Amino acid sequence: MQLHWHRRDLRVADNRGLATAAEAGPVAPLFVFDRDVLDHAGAPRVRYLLDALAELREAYRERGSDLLVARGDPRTVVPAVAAALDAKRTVWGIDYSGLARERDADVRLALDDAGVAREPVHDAIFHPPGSITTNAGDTYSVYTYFWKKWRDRDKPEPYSEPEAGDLADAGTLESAAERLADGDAEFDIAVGDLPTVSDLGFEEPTAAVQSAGTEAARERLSAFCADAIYRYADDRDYPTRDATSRLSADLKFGTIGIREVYAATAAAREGVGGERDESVEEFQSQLAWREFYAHVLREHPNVVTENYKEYEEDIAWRDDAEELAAWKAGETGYPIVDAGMRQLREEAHMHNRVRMIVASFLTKDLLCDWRHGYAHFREHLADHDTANDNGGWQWAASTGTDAQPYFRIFNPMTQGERYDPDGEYIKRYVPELSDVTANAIHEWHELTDLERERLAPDYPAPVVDHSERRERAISMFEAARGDD
Ligand SMILES: Cc1cc2nc3c(=O)[nH]c(=O)nc-3n(C[C@H](O)[C@H](O)[C@H](O)COP(=O)(O)OP(=O)(O)OC[C@H]3O[C@@H](n4cnc5c(N)ncnc54)[C@H](O)[C@@H]3O)c2cc1C
Repeated sequence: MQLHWHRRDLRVADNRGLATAAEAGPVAPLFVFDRDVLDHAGAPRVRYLLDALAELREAYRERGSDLLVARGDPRTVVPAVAAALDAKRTVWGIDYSGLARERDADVRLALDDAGVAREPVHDAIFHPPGSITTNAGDTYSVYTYFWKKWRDRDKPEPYSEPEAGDLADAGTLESAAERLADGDAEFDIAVGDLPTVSDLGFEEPTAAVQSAGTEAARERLSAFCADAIYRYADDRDYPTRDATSRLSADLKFGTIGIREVYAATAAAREGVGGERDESVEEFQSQLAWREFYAHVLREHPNVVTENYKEYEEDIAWRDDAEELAAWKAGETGYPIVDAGMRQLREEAHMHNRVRMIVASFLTKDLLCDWRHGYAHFREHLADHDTANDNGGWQWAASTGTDAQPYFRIFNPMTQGERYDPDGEYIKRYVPELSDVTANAIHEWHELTDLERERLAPDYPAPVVDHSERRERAISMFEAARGDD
């Protein structure tokens, strides 16, 4: 018997860990609700997770097996389940965050003590940390060089799905769970028994979280590869053009494998040339960003709480509580910022260009520490991923790898005008502005109070003056750099 511990690989297809375990099968699949992980989660992610697990359980049931579901500390659960099943080996896909690595190191020791072999495998990304480095062997801090190496490396094909004969039958799992439950195990375990959102201590999210699981991810992938992938390079920055894949939560939870995604993009590239070919490559380069940030996080786990980039002095963030609250509520009086923050609240998602705008606004206009923004995104995004979220925030805050230079500050009004010229995205999420012309929306900061009151009495005036804050932001960074 082999034990496969599912973590961020909630699928049976193109799952390297599962395929590795199946080579010596039969495989018993396990998922553990770990309180330490849940303590860092938000309701939208819990919703997505439970839906993805329900689909995973179904995939096993269709194959005559099931999913073992435990609630407890994996350091105790994993060795105990391995022992109850008399498993010879436990396999899992590696997670690169510091928290997961500490936990996994303990699990490895506990399995060693129990005499169970273990095999962590690189599954979530193509090229694991340490495999793409500078010529001196260091982790890249500049993306372009990383990308060129990433692009030119061979990409393995998807792994095949386990069949019924590769899996432990449901009865075997049932007896192991009963033995554990009858003993004095310090955790709960049952076959296929998934908790509800409230069982896990969360309220049902108010956001409409997108459908979870492999089937939904595959639908998104095939729809994207049939059309939008060919206009991705031109349209990806425009939030109303529906030109991105929406695969981020699927990739975060691993309901679809990276090899399967890449193979679909490679197929879309076949036989096309020119701009269509370049557009597909532009999309592939976003997949490489994801791996770039995984490398950064693996090498520098402290970026979760610390600036990647060192400044001479601490950055004197302003951190005004009222302004932060206005940003979170989508009530800053900067329409594109407010639309983004409300999209987040309503859909547990935000378009990438708008993420960049709201993150720049928080750090450079409100002069708030990026950690406040990161914490808010972590709670509200369905796709929150430590490496990508942190990478995005530190990029916007000019504290990260390959970050936006501190003096290049987005103007939220011109960003809105350029990427949402008709105000369509803004009006979708800020109904107070639905009767206001696009011109007036993009000039909201220049209107008089009287004009604003007449056009949209329920929408706020700008909380800060962008030009004044821009100067303050530059001075704040220059002081941190120790410039005269
Ligand atoms: C402040 C900020 C916070 C962010 N937080 C997250 C996060 O928590 N989780 C997350 O997955 N992405 C995050 N991103 C990156 C990006 O915004 C999202 O990946 C993207 O909007 C997801 O939509 P999509 O799947 O349609 O993207 P697509 O454009 O279709 O991209 C395909 C995939 O590539 C990856 N990707 C795309 N852009 C980036 C990027 N800049 N960095 C790393 N990977 C990328 C994602 O896995 C994405 O699903 C953040 C960006 C910023 C500026």
